Amino acid sequence: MQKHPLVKEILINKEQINKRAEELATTISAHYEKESPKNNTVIMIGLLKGCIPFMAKFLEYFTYNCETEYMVVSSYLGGTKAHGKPKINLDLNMSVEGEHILIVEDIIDSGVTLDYVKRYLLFKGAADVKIVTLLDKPEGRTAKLSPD
Ligand SMILES: O=P(O)(O)OC[C@H]1O[C@H](OP(=O)(O)OP(=O)(O)O)[C@H](O)[C@@H]1O
Repeated sequence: MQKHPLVKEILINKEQINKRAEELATTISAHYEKESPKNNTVIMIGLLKGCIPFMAKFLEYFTYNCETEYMVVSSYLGGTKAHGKPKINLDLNMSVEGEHILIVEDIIDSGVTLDYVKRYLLFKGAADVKIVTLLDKPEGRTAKLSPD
């Protein structure tokens, strides 16, 4: 496969990512079969823009009934260092009251973005907020947050 000129080395290949997406989607679908969320539906929220490739793959294998929604939350403004409090640039267009929510992320580093979004959704009345991420960098963590 041809590499983008800015990519020095591929650390995790496409097959590994696909396999992990399938494992996670299978395990999490089974979890919701036991949980019985409101209206038997999970509200899956992707955090744009980074979630897209992983979420597309994850959805291929996710078998539980779900509605997909998206939020845009910026912390990095195109750089690699967070600039303080995350900012919601695109909010949900629905009530999350009593809903079971699954946030889909590409990576958790400091955990600040997810901690903020999770607290926001709980404040808005979500019954349950879980997080799935493709990549986790616990060594970068400053917020008290772990993916589920
Ligand atoms: O755990 P944290 O240190 O908060 O970092 C994780 C966040 O940073 C990235 O998003 P970014 O703000 O770069 O936006 P993007 O999804 O548009 O790339 C990533 O997609 C997460 O949302």
